[in-house]
Amino acid sequence: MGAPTSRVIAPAVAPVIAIDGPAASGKGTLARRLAAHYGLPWMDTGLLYRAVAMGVLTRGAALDDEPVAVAVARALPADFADDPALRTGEAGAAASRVAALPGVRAALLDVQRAFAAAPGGAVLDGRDIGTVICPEAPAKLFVTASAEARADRRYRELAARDPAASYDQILADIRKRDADDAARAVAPLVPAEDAILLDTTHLGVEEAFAAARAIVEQRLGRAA
Ligand SMILES: Nc1ncnc2c1ncn2[C@@H]1O[C@H](COP(=O)(O)OP(=O)(O)O)[C@@H](O)[C@H]1O
Ligand SMILES: Nc1ccn([C@@H]2O[C@H](COP(=O)(O)OP(=O)(O)O)[C@@H](O)[C@H]2O)c(=O)n1
Repeated sequence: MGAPTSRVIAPAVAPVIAIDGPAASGKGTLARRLAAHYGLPWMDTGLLYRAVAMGVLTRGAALDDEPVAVAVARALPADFADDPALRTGEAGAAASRVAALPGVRAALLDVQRAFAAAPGGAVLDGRDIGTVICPEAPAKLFVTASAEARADRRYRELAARDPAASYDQILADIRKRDADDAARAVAPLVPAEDAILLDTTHLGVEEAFAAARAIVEQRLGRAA
């Protein structure tokens, strides 16, 4: 037997790692790092909603046009995540609008559940992974940070590509999106009862990753 190239999680339960939290809290960064560390596939579910929103806008429809949004959600191309336009602040705000439509959430359910059902386990990050998509996931993290810390992180990220990026605008957008995501009737942003809260306000990326690993290993068993 060769040496393993990634850590193996004790396979008592399917090692699904569910990561939820508000905008720019560091969910994706942790999800990507955890997936690489444990050799699991990762799905950034926010990209699904971003792709639906951009598809609706491309068709010239309104973001609350549910029949169009559902049709787009059902026909996402396999390479939908490759579009760099999905990573903009506008796409995030637009995603939050289509994400409030129950038909869109229903249309995106199967692709997320199928991903989570990979026999070796999976990492998914979003808003409703621990509550709706994978309520049985053995490891659930709810990643938070202050709105100011999150705006500062997103500002640094966006300013590298867009010199016109404004911290104040990003902070306002983040606050609005948090409020809208938490207040919506369907799959609101709320920690699952059995999620462990990880506040990264005062943690760097490496510290947050170490804390997340400790939570996962407590829930799933020590990494080999
Ligand atoms: N603990 C942290 N400390 C500082 N910056 C971070 C931390 N975690 C993530 N970041 C940075 O903040 C930005 C948003 O992180 P990301 O993982 O994309 O958040 P989310 O997926 O929750 O929107 C990225 O530029 C990322 O590199
Ligand atoms: N599982 C998910 C993921 C995203 N979303 C929605 O999609 C928007 C964009 O999500 P995202 O995860 O890409 O956003 P960031 O946290 O990266 O800014 C969110 O504001 C939510 O409204 C959702 O409703 N459910």
